[in-house]
Amino acid sequence: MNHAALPLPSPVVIATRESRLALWQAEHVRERLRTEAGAHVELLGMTTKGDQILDRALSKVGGKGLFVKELEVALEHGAAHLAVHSLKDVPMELPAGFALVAVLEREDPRDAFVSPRYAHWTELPQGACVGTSSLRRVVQLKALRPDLRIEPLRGNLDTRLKKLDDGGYDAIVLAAAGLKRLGLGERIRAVFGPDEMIPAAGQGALGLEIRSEQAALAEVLGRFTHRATWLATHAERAVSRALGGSCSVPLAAHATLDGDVLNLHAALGNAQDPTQPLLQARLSAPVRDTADAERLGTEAAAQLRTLGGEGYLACSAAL
Ligand SMILES: NCc1[nH]cc(CCC(=O)O)c1CC(=O)O
Repeated sequence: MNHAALPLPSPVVIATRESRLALWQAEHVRERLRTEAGAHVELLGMTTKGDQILDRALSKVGGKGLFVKELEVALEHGAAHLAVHSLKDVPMELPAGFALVAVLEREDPRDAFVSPRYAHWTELPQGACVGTSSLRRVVQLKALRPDLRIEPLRGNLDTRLKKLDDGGYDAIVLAAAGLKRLGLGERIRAVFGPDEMIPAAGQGALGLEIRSEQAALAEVLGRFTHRATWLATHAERAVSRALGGSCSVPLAAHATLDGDVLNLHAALGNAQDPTQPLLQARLSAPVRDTADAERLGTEAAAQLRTLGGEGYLACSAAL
């Protein structure tokens, strides 16, 4: 039965990337729409530029938005009604006419250490090779273990794990959320603590994007929002937005809601020189709504700038 005041499209078409993780996420939303809104849902699988360009770091080819653009085109043309994204990959500013209408409950937001041979990053031998293409992970790994050799690693989760298993790296760093969703949690040897590697804004959360005029869909999907995750991720994304957030800035932002109080931890590294100290800001404030959460994020960004982030950002822009 459909509980919405306005009729939903039938079928509701979800545009999704075709990686196993993207399909898992789209299926998850399909199931919720089916059981909680009585909707008939179909998936439209698509390949994005982000999936095709595997030989270069995303920071060098236009950023994470490459994972969402094709899906937005499908929404624009009416080929699909809804796009399910890893919130981490969603640009801070959506194009006019698009809206982020829901953020679902976050999976484990932490980064995971994955290695066939070593149980923990402290056990890696001097100069060991660790795979990651994320500037955020590079600067934080360098802070933990300046001796490590960090090599680029792109591709979907299965591709990255295969490159590790083929012996290309001693260890790799992946989001725990993706591994857990795909039932690969046993590959996690250790998780990085909140002060060892601060997660990316939105890591572990799913964001649902639609065309703004789809009122019935906005109403139904809005009910899937997990309030604590919504507030936390809006604070995190505000940090990124205020710093001109893109892949070319090694930026971490993680927030948790404790009762009414949002605790936010943000860090900015220097992309040009990963040996420069990480700048960090920690802020807490009671929050009631999205605007409160975003204000906290904007304030954290201002603190990072004052701490010297202006110079770090100038370096990144020259990359
Ligand atoms: N940038 C790719 C990406 N986007 C979302 C996830 C993991 C799942 C999530 O954060 O929700 C990953 C893989 C990774 O970082 O290891």
